[in-house]
Amino acid sequence: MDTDALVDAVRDGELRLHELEAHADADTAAAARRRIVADAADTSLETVGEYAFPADDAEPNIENMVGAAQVPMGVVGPLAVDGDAIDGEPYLPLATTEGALVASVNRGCASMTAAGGATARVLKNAMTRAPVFRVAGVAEASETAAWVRDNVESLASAAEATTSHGELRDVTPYVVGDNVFLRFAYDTKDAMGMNMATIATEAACEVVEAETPAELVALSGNLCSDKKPAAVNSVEGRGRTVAADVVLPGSVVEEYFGTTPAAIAEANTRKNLVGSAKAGSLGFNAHAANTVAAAFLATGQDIAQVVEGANAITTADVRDGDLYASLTLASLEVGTVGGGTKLPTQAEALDVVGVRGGGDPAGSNADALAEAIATAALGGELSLLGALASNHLASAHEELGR
Ligand SMILES: CC(C)(COP(=O)([O-])OP(=O)([O-])OC[C@H]1O[C@@H](n2cnc3c(N)ncnc32)[C@H](O)[C@@H]1OP(=O)([O-])[O-])[C@@H](O)C(=O)NCCC(=O)NCCSC(=O)C[C@@](C)(O)CC(=O)[O-]
Ligand SMILES: NC(=O)C1=CN([C@@H]2O[C@H](COP(=O)(O)OP(=O)(O)OC[C@H]3O[C@@H](n4cnc5c(N)ncnc54)[C@H](OP(=O)(O)O)[C@@H]3O)[C@@H](O)[C@H]2O)C=CC1
Repeated sequence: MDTDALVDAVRDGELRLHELEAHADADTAAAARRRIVADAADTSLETVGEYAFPADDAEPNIENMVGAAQVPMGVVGPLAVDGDAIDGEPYLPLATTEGALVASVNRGCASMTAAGGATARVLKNAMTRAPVFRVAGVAEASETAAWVRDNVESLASAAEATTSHGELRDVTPYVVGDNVFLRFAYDTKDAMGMNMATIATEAACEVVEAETPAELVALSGNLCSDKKPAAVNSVEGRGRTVAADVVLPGSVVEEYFGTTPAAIAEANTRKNLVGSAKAGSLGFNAHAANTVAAAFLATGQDIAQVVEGANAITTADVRDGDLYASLTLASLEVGTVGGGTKLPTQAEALDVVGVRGGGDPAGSNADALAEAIATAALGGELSLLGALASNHLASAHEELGR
C-alpha cells in the first residue's frame, strides 16, 4: 500500500496505527503515520521526517515510528587516558542540548591532557536481574536461599544454555518474609546485557521452581535494580563499575580553571560530599549524569539507565600542592553490540571511539567505552568544580548556554 492508502485505511478504521508495517515498507508506514499524527495535532512533522537512515534499520528499536528526534552531537577529546581496554587517544561524541556542557567536559579533558593524562580501569562487570519468588514463609525462604547458594553451578548451566556470550558470575539471595529475591549477576561481554540477562534468568528460574518450594512471581523483582535510583547498585555495582583518576599540577589548575587545587578540593568536599550527604543523594558528584547521558545518546545506549550512571563519587584532594581527583561510577551500563548500537549515527559514534561491535577479546570494547565515558565524566567534574570554585558557573551559561 502507498502512503495515501495507509492513511485512508487508518481513518476508515480498517488498520490500526501500529499495523502499517505489515502492509508497506517501514519508510512508507512512517510517512503515513506522520501525516495522521500531524493532521490530528494540526502541525507539521516535516523535520521529524527528515531522518538519514532507512526506517527498516530501526525496526528492532522502535514501534509506531514517525521519524527521528535529532539531537546535536559534539565531541570531546582527544582523551589522554591510560586504560586497560581503551586504545590510543580517541575523541568521545556527546549528544546534548545543554549549551556549555561539551565545552566544559572538553576543558576538563584538555586539563588532564596537559597534566600527562588520566588513568581508568573497569573494576567490576556484572549485569544483574533479580526475580522475586513467593514462598510459604521464612522457613521455606531459608531453605530456598540455601539451595540456591549450594547450586549456583546448575543455575549457571541453565542460564548459559541460552547465550553464547553471557556467563553467570553470582547469585545472591535476599529474603523478606515470604519473598525470596535472587540477584543474578552476569558478565555480558560487549552487550549491555539486559535482554541477555533476562532471557538467561528465566531459564534459571525454571530450575529454581523445579527444585525448591519457591514460585516465580515476577522475573524482575526490582532488586536488580533497573532504571530506578537504588542503593544496591551504588554498593554492589551493576553493569561496569569503572573509575578514572588524575593528578593535575597546580599550574594546570590555574591555567585551565583560574583557581587552586585547594579551592577545588574544598568545593568538592562541601558540595559533592557534605551537600550530597545532607540531600540524601546516591550520587556524590557534580554532574556525572551529564556526560553519561550525552555519551549514551550519541552511542546508542539505553537512556533510561542514566539513572544508574549517576551513582558516582567524586573525590578531590591536595597532594603536595597538586590536585588529585577521581570519579568512580558504580553502575555504568554500556554495550557496543545490541540495543541502539547498530543504528547508523550511533554506530558511527562508536567508530569514533574505536569500539563498534564485539571486541577482541569479547567484552573489551564495552570496557573501553566505559573507560572513555568515565574519563570524560571526570573531566566534566573537574571543569564544573573549577567553575564553581572560581565563581564562573552563571557567566559560562550566560555566554554559551542561552
Ligand atoms: C564554558 C567554559 C568551558 C569556559 O571556560 P574557559 O576557561 O573560559 O574557556 P577557555 O576559552 O579558556 O578554554 C579552556 C578550555 O575549555 C575548552 N573549551 C572552551 N570553549 C570551548 C568550546 N566552545 N568548545 C569546545 N571546547 C571548549 C577547551 O578544551 C579549552 O582548552 P583548549 O582545548 O583550547 O586548550 C567554563 O566556564 C565551564 O566549564 N563552566 C562550567 C559549565 C559547566 O560545567 N556546566 C555543566 C552543566 S551545569 C549542570 O547541568 C549541573 C548542575 C550545575 O546543576 C549540577 C550541580 O548542582 O552542580
Ligand atoms: N529485557 C529487559 O528486561 C530489558 C531490555 N532492555 C533493552 O535490552 C537491550 C539490550 O539488551 P542486550 O542483551 O544488551 O542486547 P541484545 O538483546 O541486542 O542482545 C545482544 C546479543 O548480542 C550477541 N553478541 C554478539 N557479540 C557479542 C559480544 N561480543 N558480546 C556480547 N554479546 C554479543 C549476544 O548473543 P548471545 O546471547 O546469543 O551470545 C547477545 O545476547 C536494549 O535495547 C535495552 O533497551 C533494557 C532494559 C530491560
